[in-house]
Amino acid sequence: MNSRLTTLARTLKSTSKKLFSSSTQSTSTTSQFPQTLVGLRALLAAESPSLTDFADNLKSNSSYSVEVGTKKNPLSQAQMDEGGRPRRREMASALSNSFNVTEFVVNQGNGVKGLADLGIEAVPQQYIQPLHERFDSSITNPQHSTIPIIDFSNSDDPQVKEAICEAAANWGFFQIVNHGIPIDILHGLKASVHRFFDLPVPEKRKYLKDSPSESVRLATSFSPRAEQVLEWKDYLMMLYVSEDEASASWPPECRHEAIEYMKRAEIVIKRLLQVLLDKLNVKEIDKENEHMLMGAMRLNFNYYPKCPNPELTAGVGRHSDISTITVLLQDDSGGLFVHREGDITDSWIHVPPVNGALVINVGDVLQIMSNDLYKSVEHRAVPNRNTSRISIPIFVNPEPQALIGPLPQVLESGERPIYKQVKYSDYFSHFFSKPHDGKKAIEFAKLHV
Ligand SMILES: O=C(O)CCC(=O)C(=O)O
Ligand SMILES: [Fe+2]
Repeated sequence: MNSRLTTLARTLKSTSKKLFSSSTQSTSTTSQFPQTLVGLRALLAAESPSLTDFADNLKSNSSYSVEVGTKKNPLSQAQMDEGGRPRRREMASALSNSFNVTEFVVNQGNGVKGLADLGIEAVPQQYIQPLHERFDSSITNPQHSTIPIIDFSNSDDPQVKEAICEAAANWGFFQIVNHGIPIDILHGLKASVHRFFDLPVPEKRKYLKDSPSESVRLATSFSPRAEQVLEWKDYLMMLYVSEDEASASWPPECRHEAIEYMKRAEIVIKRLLQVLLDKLNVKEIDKENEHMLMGAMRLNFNYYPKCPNPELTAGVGRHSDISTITVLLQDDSGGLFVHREGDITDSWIHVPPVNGALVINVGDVLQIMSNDLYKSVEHRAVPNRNTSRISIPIFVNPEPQALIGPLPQVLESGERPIYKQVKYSDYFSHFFSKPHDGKKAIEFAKLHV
């Protein structure tokens, strides 16, 4: 039996166990579970008729007697092929109409990858964005404009420094090449992301809610409890406290590669912050500033499975990051778009994958500290129909207790502050308590005069 069938059979078995072990469920729950079984049975039927016997056995051995649960097959003749098996389209809709997607994806830890691995041909309704949130590919890259690409090899050169500050102020996004992190390290890291997500679900499940370490967590979408519509993304979040802590707690499939990368990236991050802060009259980054700028770094592995309806879904919805800066490594599939305000209309600019490059973007914290000189800009990720995509952001965040607000050096010329001082952990909690919504989060720190 191939591994996909094994996964299907396991899913069916665990769903069935839930269904048949409970005799006290409410009517609405009980009528949902048998349909789940029907959806899974439909998938199995196309894969292997013999496995459907297994499904039927489970049903007939139960004392379950709600009408929908005892139906032999809910599909009409027209929905079947010559062999009496459900057509692929009907399987997808059986799945999307009845399957308890949130339970399967979020609570059981199968992730959206688990859903995509079932071979669905249409996204379930939980992933369908309202019209105004769907990505309109007709408004991308007007005049073929693209974000700046900066050679970082000579970052002491005043012209390079100026180009960095200019990009952070005007675009909020740029790419750097020749940053000093060897390409082998980048390739090794990307391979380790696939190694992690390709693990069997029971292995990955260790890092769900009861993760052995507070600093490692596997999750899906953005903030599923706060969201009406789920995002087509799974992610592993790893807090970088120290090399020792990471060595003890990060998953063995990617630990070595991730730590090597973080050590090298830290050098690039410090240099970038020095350049950006110099322009704000902060000539030296002391210990206190370091806590405020980069006291808590988070490395995420984002995994976007291939998606049957990318035009209906969001990999990551419109948002700005709440970091100081973000350093992102993407694979070569493409799918990251940056918002660009135009004189007449706004547009979305694609960030093309450039071999060996790192994408840098300004987060809300740097916008606040610079009192709006630098801009955190909305961006979004669109999943791909034909291939999965990974991206690896480092969110360079202040430490949770840090107070963030416009820097004194920025205000010393008499400039009026646009933001108040807020505790970073409050800002963070506020951001995660709502679905992604463009640049709304920054309002939390705005002074309303
Ligand atoms: O995957 C990407 O390219 C962007 C991801 C992103 O914006 C994020 O994780 O905040
Ligand atoms: Fe982001």
